[in-house]
Amino acid sequence: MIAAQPARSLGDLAAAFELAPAPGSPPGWQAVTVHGVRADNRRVTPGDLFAGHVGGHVHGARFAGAAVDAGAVAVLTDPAGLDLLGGPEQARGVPVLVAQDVPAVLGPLAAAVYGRPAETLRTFAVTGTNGKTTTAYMLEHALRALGRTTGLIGTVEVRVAGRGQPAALTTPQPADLQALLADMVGAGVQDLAMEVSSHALGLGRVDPVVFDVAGFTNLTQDHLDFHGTLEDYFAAKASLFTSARSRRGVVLVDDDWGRRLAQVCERERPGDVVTVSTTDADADWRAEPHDADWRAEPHDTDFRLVHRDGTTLRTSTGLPGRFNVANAALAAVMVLTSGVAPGDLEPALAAAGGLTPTVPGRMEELSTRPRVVVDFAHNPGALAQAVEALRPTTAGRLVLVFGATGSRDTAKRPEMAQVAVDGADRVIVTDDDPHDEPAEQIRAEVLAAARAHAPGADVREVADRAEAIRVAVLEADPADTVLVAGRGHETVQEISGVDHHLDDREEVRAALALRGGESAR
Ligand SMILES: CC(=O)N[C@H]1[C@@H](OP(=O)(O)OP(=O)(O)OC[C@H]2O[C@@H](n3ccc(=O)[nH]c3=O)[C@H](O)[C@@H]2O)O[C@H](CO)[C@@H](O)[C@@H]1O[C@H](C)C(=O)N[C@@H](C)C(=O)N[C@H](CCC(=O)O)C(=O)O
Ligand SMILES: Nc1ncnc2c1ncn2[C@@H]1O[C@H](COP(=O)(O)OP(=O)(O)OP(=O)(O)O)[C@@H](O)[C@H]1O
Repeated sequence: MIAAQPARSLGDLAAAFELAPAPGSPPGWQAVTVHGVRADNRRVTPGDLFAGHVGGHVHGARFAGAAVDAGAVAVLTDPAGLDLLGGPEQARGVPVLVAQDVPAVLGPLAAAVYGRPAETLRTFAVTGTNGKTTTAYMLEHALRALGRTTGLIGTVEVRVAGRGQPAALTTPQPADLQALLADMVGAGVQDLAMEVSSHALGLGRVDPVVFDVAGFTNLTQDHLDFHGTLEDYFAAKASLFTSARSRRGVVLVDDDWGRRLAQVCERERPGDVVTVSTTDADADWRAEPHDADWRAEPHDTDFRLVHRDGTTLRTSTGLPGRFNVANAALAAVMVLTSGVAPGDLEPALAAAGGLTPTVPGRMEELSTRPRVVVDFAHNPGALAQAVEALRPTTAGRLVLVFGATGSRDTAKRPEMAQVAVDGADRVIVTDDDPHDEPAEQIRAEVLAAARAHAPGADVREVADRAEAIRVAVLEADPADTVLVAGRGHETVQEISGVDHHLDDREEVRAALALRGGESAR
């Protein structure tokens, strides 16, 4: 880890964040300096402050001893954590500081320790139910095309100046985020494109970062197990567009929630937020097909962005579906909103082949005859878009392999089932990540909803996902499209707490090999 600024003394931190030393802290504790902050003992390196706070499963203070063994030089906890520690010996004699609400103080404290790294980066944040990952990749692609050194944070991976590693969460925990941003600054990153999930916004994970440009994709039903209602879910997303969290905003107003967000922003901070749309002629920026109409081609949609004042930028995306034009338009307008001139962005994108980054597991085409596509669609909105994107360019049947996740947001199951039978010619219902719920129960719910909605539909159950993929690929005619939806880039299927290796793309390739590998990409 490369710190962007010198380490901070505990005395300074205690004064700045109103932290009280626990009874029994060693004399001279104020002079102890910390080089980093971690809230997970497994991520502690020597010189860190370990923050042990309450969690959904366990109190982090239980891991204070292990954190000190790993090199932590101080512990931050709350009164409940202090009780758990019982005495200074549990913290192996290092200073213990107490805050009433550790999660509330963690981001700002970590930012201070790492030298407020976000302030030396140009920062772009994307939120919305669907399209965050794709838009963040498009942003990174555009920024690189402009010659910038970039960082990327999201569901699939974290990339620091081109070096990637798998991500644990879509949006990292507060201390991990600040450490990562400091790492990026140390590696010469200039621009950051990151996904900000609604969980992260609800839990204040990105605070105190004020993003230079925030972008909104769309909102459809998801994560209601966490947010309770769509209103609360919307409120969490909308908080990214307050001045506490972003300087400028770009809102895609193709759906009602986007239009509502734009209205709120216009009322609360007029002039700071611009709108973009592929459908609404009144948006500040309109994405229009380059030809008379949107072409239903499998590859490369040319489009132009036209501002109300007539300014025009022509570009393209090779990712299929109108929704990817929307993602590309959002990414391009976010870059323009950061201060890049259209006359600079247009040639840079043209030289980079348009807004066509490789996005792992997002509409990823693995063969052409039959066309087999792996996509991450795992909620009704995304599934509808993915099916709709492939339909016009499928000469034969559209075959859909999908399942629903267990243990969370069960209300989306019947909706996904309806989308499936409405949009596909053949549906194979299989397992997704059952988590702690019996897999057969999840499949039964999906199947019942599908059959109730469309009694005559071609709907089948194949429990094992690898087998379902094999069946779909082997039965497909060359003119068919097989869409394997729900897991995208994921390589681990969790069943009752046990992780099993399962990569849809590997299974598709294995099935294609059984066909003789024709047209595999
Ligand atoms: C709701 C939520 O955000 N949960 C996260 C939270 O879990 P938790 O509160 O249950 O933590 P806990 O296990 O009780 O542990 C308490 C504390 O002890 C620490 N600990 C725990 C165990 C240990 O051995 N050592 C240790 O130090 C933990 O780091 C934590 O600070 O802290 C954990 C450690 O960082 C995270 O792994 C966990 O994310 C879980 C896996 C999760 O599923 N999160 C999802 C809901 C999430 O955040 N998803 C969004 C994207 C959603 C989407 O758009 O699809 C995301 O941004 O990723
Ligand atoms: N703008 C969009 N509108 C609707 N659906 C989309 C859009 N962009 C992508 N999708 C669909 O949503 C799926 C997830 O896309 P992506 O990974 O880019 O979004 P995400 O917001 O990062 O999702 P998640 O938070 O679940 O990781 C894609 O596989 C695609 O099916």
